Amino acid sequence: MDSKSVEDMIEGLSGFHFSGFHMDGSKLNNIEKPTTTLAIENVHKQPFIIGVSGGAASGKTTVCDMIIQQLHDQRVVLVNQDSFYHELTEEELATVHEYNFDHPDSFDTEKLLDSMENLRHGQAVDIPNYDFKSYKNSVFPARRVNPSDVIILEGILIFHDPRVRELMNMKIFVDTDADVRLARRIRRDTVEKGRDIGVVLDQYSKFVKSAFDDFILPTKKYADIIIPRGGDNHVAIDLIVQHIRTKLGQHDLCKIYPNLYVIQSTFQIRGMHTLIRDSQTTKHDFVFYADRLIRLVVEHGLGHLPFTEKQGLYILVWISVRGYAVYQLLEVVRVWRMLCEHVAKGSRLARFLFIGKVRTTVSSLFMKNYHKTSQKGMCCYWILFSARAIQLSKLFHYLQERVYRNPTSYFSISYPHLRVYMWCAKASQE
Ligand SMILES: Nc1ncnc2c1ncn2[C@@H]1O[C@H](COP(=O)(O)OP(=O)(O)O)[C@@H](O)[C@H]1O
Ligand SMILES: O=c1ccn([C@@H]2O[C@H](COP(=O)(O)O)[C@@H](O)[C@H]2O)c(=O)[nH]1
Repeated sequence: MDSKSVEDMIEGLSGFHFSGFHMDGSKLNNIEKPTTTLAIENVHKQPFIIGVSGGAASGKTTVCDMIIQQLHDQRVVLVNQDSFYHELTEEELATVHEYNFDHPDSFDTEKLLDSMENLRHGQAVDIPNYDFKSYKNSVFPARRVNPSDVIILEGILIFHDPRVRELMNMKIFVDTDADVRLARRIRRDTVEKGRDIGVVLDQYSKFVKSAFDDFILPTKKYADIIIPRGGDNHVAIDLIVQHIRTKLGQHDLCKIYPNLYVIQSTFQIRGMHTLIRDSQTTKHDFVFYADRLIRLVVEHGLGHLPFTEKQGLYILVWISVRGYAVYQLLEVVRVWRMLCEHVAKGSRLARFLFIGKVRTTVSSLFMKNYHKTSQKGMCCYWILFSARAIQLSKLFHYLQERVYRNPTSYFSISYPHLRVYMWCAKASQE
């Protein structure tokens, strides 16, 4: 349905003038409507890039492995910042114990950026294989990394350079206590890397500890998610994986249709989808859950209608109605139409500005003492009027007397530019 027909429909129902409900028809008509196959061919799939940072031996690699394991049905690649250590010169090699491997300058960030940009644009890259024993990245052959749906970039300082941060869709910081990190580091460096414990402790006190305080910890503020206890935190990892899956699901469609908004999938939504697909579901439950799903779509859509900010005094009339989605809309239009005809009639500026539906949770917050909005089929709408258009006493009188026969209550809140009148009333249909 185009913008014109929406306006026509409501104008037809009301016979009144709309000032707020204006969709720009020309804009809508100009929106490209790509044919699906063509669009899919032309759209370059941008990978979902996740950054995983945290102190050395905090459990970054462990967390990445767990995410990759759970995303086994997706194409995921792991890129380690370690691979981009500068190769040590002969001079540096001679005094390797004085080399600070925890300073941002020890990494070839330009090369890392270059590789990430290529991957982002769908090109395979060769990632160096840094050797911790020889301190060189030319001993082992480079690793070929193909473009993927998800790229995980892991390392102690990957949040340090803003250009690298900007590449990321999600930033995770693994937060593990310093003593745990040190204990793990000692075990790893002595057992796996064959280093002397004295050298490990010396490196820790000389460089690792201060670099963590000076360079790594300050980047924690950039993280979207902070995971305490690293790989032991299964709840955090499950939530991260769930979020990545949601984002991956939205990726393709949103790129094909730039004006497409995908409602976030929740347990509740998935549950309702399951119920309406189940052949055992009763007719009554099918209608009930289908209706709830339709409402969520309508509600979400209303939130995306274009609007213009206005200064002035406004009145928000809050109405709760019961019945199926289409009935509710008709009922609200009926109330609004009556208000326009009987209350605002004769006013030069009689203007209905906007109409919207309120989330049941929000409604019940406002109305918990007045009305049980959680009742089956019950939901709330609001109508915004310009205050100049309406005589308040007339409005209340009319609401009380005519619109609903048995109003339960109302109350008002005043803001400088907005006067809110919450109206709770039972509408008829069962
Ligand atoms: N939750 C954990 N419990 C016990 N040991 C762990 C845990 N997470 C990691 N480790 C161990 O600690 C060391 C460092 O972990 P790793 O994930 O490689 O950290 P990072 O990538 O941050 O250096 C490894 O030897 C690993 O096996
Ligand atoms: O040649 C090297 C290069 C690096 N290190 C240390 O490694 C950690 C970072 O690696 P994680 O896997 O994130 O723990 C860093 O603290 C460096 O000091 C090294 O010892 N030798």
